[in-house]
Amino acid sequence: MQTMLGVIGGSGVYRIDGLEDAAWVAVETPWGPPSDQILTGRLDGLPVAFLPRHGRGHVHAPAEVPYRANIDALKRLGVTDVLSVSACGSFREDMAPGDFVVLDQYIDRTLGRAGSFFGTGCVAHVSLAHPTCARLSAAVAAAARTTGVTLHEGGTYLCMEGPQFSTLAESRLYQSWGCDVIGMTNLPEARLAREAELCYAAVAMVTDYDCWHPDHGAVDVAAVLRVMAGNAAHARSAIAALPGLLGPDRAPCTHGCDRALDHAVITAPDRRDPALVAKLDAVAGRVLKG
Ligand SMILES: CSC[C@H]1O[C@H](OP(=O)(O)O)[C@H](O)[C@@H]1O
Ligand SMILES: Nc1ncnc2[nH]cnc12
Repeated sequence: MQTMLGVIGGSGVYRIDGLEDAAWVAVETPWGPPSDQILTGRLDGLPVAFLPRHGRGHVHAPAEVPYRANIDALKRLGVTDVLSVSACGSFREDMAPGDFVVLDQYIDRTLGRAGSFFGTGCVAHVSLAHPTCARLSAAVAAAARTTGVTLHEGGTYLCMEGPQFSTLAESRLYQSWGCDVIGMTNLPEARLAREAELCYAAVAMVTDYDCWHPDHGAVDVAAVLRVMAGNAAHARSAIAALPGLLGPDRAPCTHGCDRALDHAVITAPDRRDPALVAKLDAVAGRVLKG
């Protein structure tokens, strides 16, 4: 199998540079249209697909990002490995604005987002104990290190509903829970990537101290975008370093992401809803076909 890298760019990251044969392509999915067209091309010889999470011009709010369509579209294009790039607030003094955090855990505080491809007529339960891919995360950390940024390997991301930022009481509560950073987008993606048997790694770029820090004002969009303007170049260099670290040949994932559905689907074959099974062609065709 060949490696194909998918990159989901968050706030402040609406394009990547240096793709050979670059073309924006429209992808249709059974879950509706993705956030935008997808920029395809090659980076260092490796096929790459880039999707701006909020769309170019930042048109989708975090709760309304079409997460299922986005993950389905990347899978449909042949993506094997997904790197998510996001802005985040920090709950830790030592995770300062400008730092990169390679995430490894999440806590969910979203409300009723579509967080699964499965449902009535085809029920599945994948493991989310380790929601990011350790193999891809190690490569991403190595790529980020080449840029010279301060890098933290491992971090827990509180995924809040938004779109308003947190109250001071919420910020202090999440800090007391041991969360490291906060954002509004990553967890639906991690859940869906696992269901779609895609490796998923996430770099959260610290833009602010949310609102808990006595020496810093409460976060606002201007502060996030100001820090991201400095960070985005580092993010692009890290992405550029990744193809060389991943290599073209995709061995089975040592973390098992590409086999996540092996023992997950519980609905008896003769009780499955053919319409839902048809929608799952790209995501779960490997285990549902035949
Ligand atoms: C622009 S500030 C809030 C916004 O930024 C983060 O976006 P992303 O995760 O896509 O980088 C945060 O999650 C909010 O959506
Ligand atoms: N403090 C914060 N809370 C939620 N999302 C963010 N994105 C960037 N900073 C954030």
